Amino acid sequence: MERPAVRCRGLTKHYGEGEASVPALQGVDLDVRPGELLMLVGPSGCGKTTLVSIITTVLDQDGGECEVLGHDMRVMGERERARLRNEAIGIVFQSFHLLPALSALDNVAVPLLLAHVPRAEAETRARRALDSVGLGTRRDALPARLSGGESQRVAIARALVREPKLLVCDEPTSNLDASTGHTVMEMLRDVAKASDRALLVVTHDSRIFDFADRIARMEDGRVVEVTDNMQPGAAA
Ligand SMILES: Nc1ncnc2c1ncn2[C@@H]1O[C@H](COP(=O)(O)OP(=O)(O)OP(=O)(O)O)[C@@H](O)[C@H]1O
Repeated sequence: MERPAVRCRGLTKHYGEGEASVPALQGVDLDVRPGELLMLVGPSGCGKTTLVSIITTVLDQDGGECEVLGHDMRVMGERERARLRNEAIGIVFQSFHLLPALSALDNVAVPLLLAHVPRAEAETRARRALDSVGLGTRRDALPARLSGGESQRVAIARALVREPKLLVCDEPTSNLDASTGHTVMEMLRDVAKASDRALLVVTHDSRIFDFADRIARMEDGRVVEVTDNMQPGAAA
């Protein structure tokens, strides 16, 4: 079987020291496979953000194993982790995080410009990414002129512009109405299927559960259940 994009075994993390110590992850086992859309669900405080922060190389683990795209986090230095994060992991946030003074096209081009891709090439690739999320005609619009759904699609194009092998989305639909959320999830699902890209979506939004290939449910710092959706996207 193909190597998982993300492989966690017995992963642990606590915050604070001594009596003030809070156990956030208490032995997480989880695989995210290439080409699948895996949703991570669970009550507030169960450890979803902590887990995703370790997987996206933002936070250090305490113990256990976390392998991302074949890289063992325990043996990577800060510089290597930053490179992995920038080159191979795309991140989409609930609140879009677009730069208000830049057009949709320039927002999408930013990760390439930061990576010293020449401007002409960056614009060509940004245009292609915007086209792929159906926003080719909105490329000159400033974020203030975009709807919530359009803003999230720009944010997704920005996360995809470097063609990451792993895309992590934190509550991507919770600021969107049901039908816009559906459009965004359809797009995300297509993105996973069209490549061997792995998608990890953290969500509380039960309206979108049908888009998952598998759903991992966390409780008290552990993944307690993983369900296979027999008919992914059946509600689409
Ligand atoms: N910086 C921090 N310092 C101390 N405790 C923290 C910190 N961040 C998270 N925690 C605690 O760690 C546990 C897991 O939190 P985490 O944010 O990972 O959960 P979550 O499932 O993402 O919650 P939510 O759905 O509300 O975002 C909680 O008990 C939380 O209070």
